[in-house]
Amino acid sequence: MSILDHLAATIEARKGADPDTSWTAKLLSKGPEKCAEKFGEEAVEAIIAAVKNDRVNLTAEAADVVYHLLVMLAARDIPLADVLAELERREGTSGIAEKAARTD
Ligand SMILES: N=c1c2ncn([C@@H]3O[C@H](COP(=O)(O)OP(=O)(O)OP(=O)(O)O)[C@@H](O)[C@H]3O)c2ncn1[C@@H]1O[C@H](COP(=O)(O)O)[C@@H](O)[C@H]1O
Repeated sequence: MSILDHLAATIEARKGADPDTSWTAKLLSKGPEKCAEKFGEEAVEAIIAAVKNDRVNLTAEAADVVYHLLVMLAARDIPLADVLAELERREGTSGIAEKAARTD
């Protein structure tokens, strides 16, 4: 099992856990909107680190972003497998070619 699969399974298992002992349970208990807000905050912190070219902080903030992305997905019952399947579907299609093929 990859670390991403393992983390997603841990997050799923935290649904209904004690918010006093689990950060994940605490966040999930506040609802999907709060989880989304937290993901946004962590993304901004990663952006700031990237703009500053602060490599150590960017690595740590990127890990925060990935964790909080998984919490946000769990809050809306979107399985990680669905996201990975979407990435697989896109594999090999350049963003340039995909944009050029759009009709809207
Ligand atoms: N990967 C993480 C993880 N990454 C970040 N965080 C927590 O997310 C919280 C972020 O909160 P804050 O925004 O207050 O923290 P911050 O951004 O560092 O603080 P500021 O800069 O805003 O002051 C911190 O408490 C971090 O410890 C995480 N908490 C848990 N996990 C994983 O989830 C598992 C289950 O954790 P629990 O649910 O707590 O048991 C753990 O074993 C880990 O594998």
